[in-house]
Amino acid sequence: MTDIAPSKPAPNPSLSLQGISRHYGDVQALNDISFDLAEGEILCLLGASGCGKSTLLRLIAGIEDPDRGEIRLAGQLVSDQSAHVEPEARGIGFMFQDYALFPHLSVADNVAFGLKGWSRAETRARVSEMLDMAGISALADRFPHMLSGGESQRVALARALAPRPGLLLMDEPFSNLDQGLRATVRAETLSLLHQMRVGTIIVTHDPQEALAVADRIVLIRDGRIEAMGTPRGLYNDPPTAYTARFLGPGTGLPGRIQNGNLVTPLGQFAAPGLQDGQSAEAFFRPQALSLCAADQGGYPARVLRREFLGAQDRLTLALEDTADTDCSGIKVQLDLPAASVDQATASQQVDHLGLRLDPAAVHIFATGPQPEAAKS
Ligand SMILES: Nc1ncnc2c1ncn2[C@@H]1O[C@H](COP(=O)(O)OP(=O)(O)OP(=O)(O)O)[C@@H](O)[C@H]1O
Repeated sequence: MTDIAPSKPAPNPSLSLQGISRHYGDVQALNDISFDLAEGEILCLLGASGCGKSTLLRLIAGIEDPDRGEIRLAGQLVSDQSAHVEPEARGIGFMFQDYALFPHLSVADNVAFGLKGWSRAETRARVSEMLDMAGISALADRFPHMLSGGESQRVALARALAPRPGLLLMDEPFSNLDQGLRATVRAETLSLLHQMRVGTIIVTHDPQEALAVADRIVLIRDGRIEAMGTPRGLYNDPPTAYTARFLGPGTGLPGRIQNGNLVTPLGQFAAPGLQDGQSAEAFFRPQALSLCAADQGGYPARVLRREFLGAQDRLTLALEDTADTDCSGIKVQLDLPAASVDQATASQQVDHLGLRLDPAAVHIFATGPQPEAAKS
């Protein structure tokens, strides 16, 4: 792709959702969704299958209307109980999971398709500019069946961006690409989106993808917003246990609050805001643990499984019971840089390793109801 500045600045692409709800029969697909999209921001709508992501895209696009709530584009009300602006009048670009290229049109004609009302000269210039920006000028005369998956994705992106939409909606845009191609196409797509400063909502169920591409993530769970924040913020400081687990691997150690601390087999951790007697868990990622020899004071553990992940080894360990702690069934995961895996830890038979947990990387989540005394 070449770096050519767009000839005209994109219009303000901001989107505002206020209290959006939608049901189908007994299914509450979306419940009270509110967030804004800043100009040029790339936001990932992330969530498990069936959580309501596609429904929200359809409502924003205007293919369906919400039961309650308001949708504004660049400050203009486009959807509420009394207003409905038609999809084609919303100035939104849509990129489908399967790209939906028109098979009987050439690449150039596919890209030109949305340029309704443009003169022939303007259309020709814009198509040429978009093909160039997407790095597909050489494919202009080909038809969709003559394109690879990565090329089809670029054509679909160029077609969606050609009319200078105020907002771009992308439904699982990288899921049809094989693993090798995905990272490259993703990087090229982001570069083009940043260059054009078009606000974009990307739907994905893949946390790694959301962490890699988003300026901000909105995590949806059963039709509600579970969490919203930057990738680093949500990963490093997850507001809920569900968020922590959805975004990456980790272990939750159960315990109970005593004197303001959560007491677990791997130590005590300050638990501000939780009442004594409350059951809670200490959640941590594999990288929060480190290994030491069993006689160096770490918590005793046994290696159960080792997976080679390329840059690191992931060990699964079982905590051992000690004189005063019953750890039956508690397993933890630990990542070691491959280069540091020595003979001892590489052997799956090794018993009696010591585990240390970085207290700064521990997140405390309540796991049960508040104790009775705390409610009154
Ligand atoms: N037209 C419809 N009629 C009935 N139920 C629907 C309809 N569209 C969506 N639903 C239901 O609404 C809920 C949300 O569906 P939606 O397709 O928005 O989820 P999603 O997060 O996009 O899932 P996926 O990642 O699998 O595409 C689901 O329970 C789904 O079965």
